[in-house]
Amino acid sequence: MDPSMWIDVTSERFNYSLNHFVIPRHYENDLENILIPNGLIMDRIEALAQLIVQDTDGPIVACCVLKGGHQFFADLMNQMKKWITKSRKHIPLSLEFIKVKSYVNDRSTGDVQISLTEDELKDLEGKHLLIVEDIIDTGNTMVRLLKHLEQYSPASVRVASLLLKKTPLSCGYIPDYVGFAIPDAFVVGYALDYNEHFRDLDHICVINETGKTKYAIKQAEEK
Ligand SMILES: O=P(O)(O)OC[C@H]1O[C@H](OP(=O)(O)OP(=O)(O)O)[C@H](O)[C@@H]1O
Ligand code: HPA
Repeated sequence: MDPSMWIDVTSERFNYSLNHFVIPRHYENDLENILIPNGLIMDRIEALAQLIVQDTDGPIVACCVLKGGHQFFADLMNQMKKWITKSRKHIPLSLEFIKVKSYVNDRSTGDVQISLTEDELKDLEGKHLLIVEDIIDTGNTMVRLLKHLEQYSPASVRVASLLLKKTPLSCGYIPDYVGFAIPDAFVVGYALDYNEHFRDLDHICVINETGKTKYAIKQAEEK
C-alpha cells in the first residue's frame, strides 16, 4: 500500500489525554496517552474493508493471526461482509486461525513460534489468502509467517495490518493494507498486549514506564 493511503499518527498532535476518554480503572496509572481512540479505529476499518472488497473477485480464506489480531479480525470481517453484500459480488469468506508468538515484555525474542497443523496448512493450497494482523513492528513475524505459508502453495497472499510501526528496527516489510502508521513506542489495547495485559482496553494507547514495570516478566538473564 502506498503511504498516502494510510493514516499517519506519528506526529505530536495524535496524543489524546486519558481524561478525554473512558479508560478502565485498572489501567489508569499505566498509560502515557491515547494514540487512536476506538471510534477512529472502527471508522478506519470500514474504509479498509471497502478497499479490500473492491480489490477482490472470488472466494477468500481470511486468516486471523492470534492473539493480537483477533479484535481487528472480528471487526474487519463484519465490515467486509457488509461491503460484500452491498457490492453484490460473489466473495465467500472462510476463516482460519493461526497462533504466532515472539514477544516478551516490549521486545521480540527473535524466536517466532507458529502453531498451524500440517493438515491445516495443506488445506491452504490453491486458495486466496488474506492474512489479518494487528501490528507490523520489526516485520520479522510477518516475513517468517509468509515464508512458512509459501511452502504450501496458496494461489495468492495479501496482508492487512491495522498498525505499521515506524521504527529503525523495521526489516522494511510493508503490508498490502495498513490502517495507521504509528510512532516508535510500545502500544497496547484493542487486543494488543504487554505480557497478556491490556487486551481488554478499547483504545490503542502508549504504555508508560509504570505499566511496563508493573507487568514485566523477569527473563532468564535478569534473574
Ligand atoms: O513485527 P514484529 O516485530 O515481529 O511484531 C509483530 C508481532 O508481535 C505481536 O505478536 P506477539 O508475539 O506479541 O503475540 P500475540 O499476538 O499473542 O500478542 C503482534 O501480534 C505481531 O504478531
Ligand atoms: O507495540 C507493540 N504492542 C503490542 N504488541 C506488539 N508486538 C510488536 N510490537 C508491539
